[in-house]
Amino acid sequence: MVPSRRTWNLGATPSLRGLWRVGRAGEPEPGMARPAPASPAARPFPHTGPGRLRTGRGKDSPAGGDEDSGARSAARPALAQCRALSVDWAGPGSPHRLYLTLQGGTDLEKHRDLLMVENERLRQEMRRCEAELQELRAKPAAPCTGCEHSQESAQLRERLSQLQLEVAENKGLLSELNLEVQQKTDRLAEVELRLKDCLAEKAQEEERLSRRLRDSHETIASLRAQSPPIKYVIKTVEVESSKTKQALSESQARNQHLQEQVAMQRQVLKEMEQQLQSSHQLTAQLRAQIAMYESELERAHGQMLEEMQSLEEDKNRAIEEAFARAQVEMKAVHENLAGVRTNLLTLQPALRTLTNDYNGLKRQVRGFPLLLQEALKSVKAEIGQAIEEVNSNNQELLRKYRRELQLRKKCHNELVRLKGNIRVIARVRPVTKEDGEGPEATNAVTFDPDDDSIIHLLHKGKPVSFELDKVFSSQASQQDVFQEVQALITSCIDGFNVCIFAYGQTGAGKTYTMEGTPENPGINQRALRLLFSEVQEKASDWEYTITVSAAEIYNEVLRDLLGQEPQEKLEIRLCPDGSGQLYVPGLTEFQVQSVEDINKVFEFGHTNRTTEFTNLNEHSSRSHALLIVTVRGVDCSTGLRTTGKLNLVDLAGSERVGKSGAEGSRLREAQHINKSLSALGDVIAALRSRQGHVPFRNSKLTYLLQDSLSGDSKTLMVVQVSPVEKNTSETLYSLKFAERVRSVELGPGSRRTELGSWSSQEHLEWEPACQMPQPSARAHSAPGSGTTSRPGSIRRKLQPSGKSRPLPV
Ligand SMILES: Nc1ncnc2c1ncn2[C@@H]1O[C@H](COP(=O)(O)OP(=O)(O)OP(=O)(O)O)[C@@H](O)[C@H]1O
Repeated sequence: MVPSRRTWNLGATPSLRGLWRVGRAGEPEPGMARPAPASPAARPFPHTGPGRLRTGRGKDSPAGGDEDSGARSAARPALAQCRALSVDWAGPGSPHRLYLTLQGGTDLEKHRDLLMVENERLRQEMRRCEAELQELRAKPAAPCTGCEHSQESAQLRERLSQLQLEVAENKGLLSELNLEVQQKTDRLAEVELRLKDCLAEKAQEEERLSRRLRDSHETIASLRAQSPPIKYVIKTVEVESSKTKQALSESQARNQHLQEQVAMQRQVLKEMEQQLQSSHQLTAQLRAQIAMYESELERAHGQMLEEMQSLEEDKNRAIEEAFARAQVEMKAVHENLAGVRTNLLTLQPALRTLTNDYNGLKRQVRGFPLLLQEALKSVKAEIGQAIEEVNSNNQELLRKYRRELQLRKKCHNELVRLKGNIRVIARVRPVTKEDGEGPEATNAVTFDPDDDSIIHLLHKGKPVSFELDKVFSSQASQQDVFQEVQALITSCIDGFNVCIFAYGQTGAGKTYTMEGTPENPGINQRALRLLFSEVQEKASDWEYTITVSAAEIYNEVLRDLLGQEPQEKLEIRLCPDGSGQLYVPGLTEFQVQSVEDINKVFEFGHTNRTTEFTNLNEHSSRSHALLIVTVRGVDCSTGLRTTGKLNLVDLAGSERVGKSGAEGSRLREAQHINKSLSALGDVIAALRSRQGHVPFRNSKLTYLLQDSLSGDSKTLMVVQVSPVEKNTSETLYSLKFAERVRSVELGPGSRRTELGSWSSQEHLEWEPACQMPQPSARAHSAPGSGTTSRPGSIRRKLQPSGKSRPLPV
């Protein structure tokens, strides 16, 4: 009989992952059989209660006194028991015995139970934490009374959210662990099943083999007792026995294989144990964290409670205070109300009076339009009367004003008359670089410190003194000189004719006095400025028109400096209206409104002159330059018209050129100059002596200025003198001329009349100066000397600078 052979195939080494599966209640899942213990000995650690396990390694293991804490670590010894799972083989020759003990089967179960319990506990804790979190979250935020509270609440909320995050993480970790434990449980169950099968098969095989062995022994014994044929049988049996031995060795090999399998399983179990250990550590950490979170949550909760309590207290306090205040206010209001009531009682009679008043006023208002009309009528009448009175007053004032104006004019005129209609002043220019150096350039002019009308000249070593209306030293400014002539300008606005002459030798400062420099203007500019400002001042009552003309007289030929054809000779004629007035047909007249306009006019005149003469400087020294300003005014209220003429004349150099033996054109120029200056002297003499005939027609200059020199016109002669030694002859001549002009006046008051001496002597002295050169006279000042340096003069304005331009005005 061939024993049946059974192959022990446990398959590949099963993984310990998923060894057992744990249900939610910690019980095996339905349908999954929990591996039963192999024998009572294989269950050394009996259950001490549901979900509780006594820990320890057999009897020697330390008693599991602390079961709660032991519950967590119980899995560790339980797993260690799994190592005892072994398959023993008695060895060849011994009764075939397959001994398999699944020593750790029950321990594993216990361990699994413990893990499940632990899991469940952790889950419950998690749930509790969650519930607490929910509760905290659900709690309404306590009213914040202070910044501190709100900050703490924010911190708590932040901490809570952190805790929630950590709990969520732990949850994830726990579920992972659960999954792992479940997988391990499954696999363990599988291994247990296989082990059981193996053990059962092994037992069967042992049983079968021992039976066969017994049979064989019996057969051998019976055969031994038989005859040789029996020996044959024995041999056969022996042969069979060898076969059985072979089967036995096969069985041993299989047993060996099974042992290897078991060893492998043990290894796997060991790994699993390690994994479980690490899982336990992790779980312990998680638990510690959860405990920490719990404590934090508790603390936060406590803080929140405290805060809420303090807030509650605050609220109660505030309510109490508000209540107290409200009570006080209510009391005050009640008192006020009582006061108002008493007031009302007292006001009632007043109200009655007011009502009566109101009714009375209402009645009055009804009659008000009528009253108003009457009042308006009377007021209108009063206003009309007042206006009439004011008008008459105004008329009276206007009349008085005009009378005053006339009076002022008269006074001014009288003042000018008292000063003399023809006045002579002298101005001494300072010593200039052009005078050179040495004895010839020494100063020969001195002044009287006590009398500003006296001038002393040291001529050829002899002092000579002269008395004029005023003498200006070389220190006198342009403004000082202008102040002396200011009154004449005002006269011009009032309708008087005025002539201002600058007389003197070439280079004595005539042009400087008349025109000055742009920085320091002379009489012309200042006079025009004064005119414009005066006119502006009177603009409310008077309408003024100011026109200018510019002309020159050279060699007794009159030319228009502002005309389109300056070379044209102009004639002086009598007005055809029979008024006896003179006029110059063709003389250009420009209306000007400002000093700038005047400057433009000069510029234009200068251009005309430039194109006409090649040597302008010399020419200008030997010609008379006239600026004629006409001021026409209309009194706006009366229509009264006035016309005043201001003649500003820069005369030609007065030096006696003829004496130095000049010939030709130079002699002709000198003769013309002397003739015209002599004629001027004659006219002034005739005017001062109030002769019946005044020889205006003797020169173009006097003829042109006839209406400005006659009648109640005013004339000012500024005699310019050079202070230096070399010019003393000419200075003496000029000063003599000045003194004589002044002395012939038959003026009012104390003025002397020296008409006789003027006409007889001066004229005689004058004439030879033109016609008979005196050998004694020094020609130290060459004609034209100083013409190259004439800054600030009106003639300088006429210096060549370009071709003719269109009229500026
Ligand atoms: N009061 C003064 N202060 C300073 N410088 C003066 C004064 N008077 C004249 N001068 C200077 O003396 C020089 C001659 O003056 P200006 O040209 O006015 O003489 P003039 O008499 O007009 O000569 P002409 O007959 O050639 O025109 C100029 O350089 C001028 O600046």
